[in-house]
Amino acid sequence: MEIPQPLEAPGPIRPITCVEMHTAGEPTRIIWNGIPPLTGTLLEQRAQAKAQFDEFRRVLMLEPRGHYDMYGAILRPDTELVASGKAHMGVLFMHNEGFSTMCGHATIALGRFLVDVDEKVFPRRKELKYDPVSRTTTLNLHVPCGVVEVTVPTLASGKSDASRPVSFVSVPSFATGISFQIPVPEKYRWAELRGKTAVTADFAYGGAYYCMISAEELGFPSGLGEVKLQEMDHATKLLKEAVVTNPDLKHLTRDIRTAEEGVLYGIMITDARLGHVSAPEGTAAARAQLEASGEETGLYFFANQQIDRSPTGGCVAARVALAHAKGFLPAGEKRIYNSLVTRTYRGLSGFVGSVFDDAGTGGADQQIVRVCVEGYAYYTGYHSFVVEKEDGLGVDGFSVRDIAFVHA
Ligand SMILES: O=C(O)[C@H]1NCC[C@@H]1O
Repeated sequence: MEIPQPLEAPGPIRPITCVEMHTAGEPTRIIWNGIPPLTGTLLEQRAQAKAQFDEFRRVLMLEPRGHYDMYGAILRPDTELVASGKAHMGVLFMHNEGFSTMCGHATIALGRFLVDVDEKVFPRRKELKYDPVSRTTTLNLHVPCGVVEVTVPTLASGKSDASRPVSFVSVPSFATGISFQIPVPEKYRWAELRGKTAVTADFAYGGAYYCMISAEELGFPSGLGEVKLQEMDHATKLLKEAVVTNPDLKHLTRDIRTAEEGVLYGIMITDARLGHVSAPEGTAAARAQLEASGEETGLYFFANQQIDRSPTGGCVAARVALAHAKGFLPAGEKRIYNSLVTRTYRGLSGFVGSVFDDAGTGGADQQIVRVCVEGYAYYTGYHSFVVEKEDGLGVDGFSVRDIAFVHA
């Protein structure tokens, strides 16, 4: 893929060049040049980016160059696992609040992008193996939570094939709390709880920690068929507070293999009743439906109440591990996970999740699996961002939503 020359403008930053894609409606701004040098292991690079260059995240994610729900991936060609040959490329993920440990929708987009670019952007591009039987190319991506194996459908020309799904195999994924009672202290209660003092939710890891709660249990009996976005935003924000401020719930975001503490990435509202709707013939969604045994819909609020347009690939890994642990999804069976966008635009496919392999057990004999997640990503354009020296905003970005709250 040819990437045009960056826009020239003298100012406080070098031009930052990005390729833009969407995966099931969720944007990925792939930043491949112009970010200050980051050194050390991938996690050290992430810590440096957080501590020293957070304004670059704000410039690229927030207004006026981005928006509240923008998502970004910074390519990191030099990491310890790239050096040791375990991965071909590293990446850092970022959003409206900071840097995450895993992102499935961006992984799917990056799969296509990395197959399509040359060695100037992806130094190890030539090492990728093409399999002529499956007509796919595979690559290992070093993400903050580990290594994910990405399989990219590839045309005879060597470029990615947009008509077939990209898939990735997740890091080991597992449930940390099944049908768990979360007490909701008075100061965190939302109107739709209607006097309830606790809710039942599931917790699982798929490269990040997720809380899954049905729309009904959250207080919305009509489910995701009738989305009350503002009210659901408010309810999930308070539920997240109720979880993260409760020291007795720390085990729900603790690794069952290493006991390492993690953070709760977000709340997934689920609606298993909002299942199958026939997709138009010949579409990606219809092809996915031919192979899957069931379908459900979710709405994910993460980071600073950002809304995922995609079905959330990392959370699909967590949801498959959870469904498997509950005995609902046997190995080999595929399930379609929709977002509101894939549910609405029937030409778009949801993500297809299935157990890929058994990765052992942890803690009190809890099952650990790796999950295969399939989805489609498409190019939307490219950007070359500059900051002019006269610009009063400087090297920063804002969210009008946060300004409005400050002045409220
Ligand atoms: O697909 C995913 O995993 C994600 N999409 C945005 C938020 C999550 O990182």
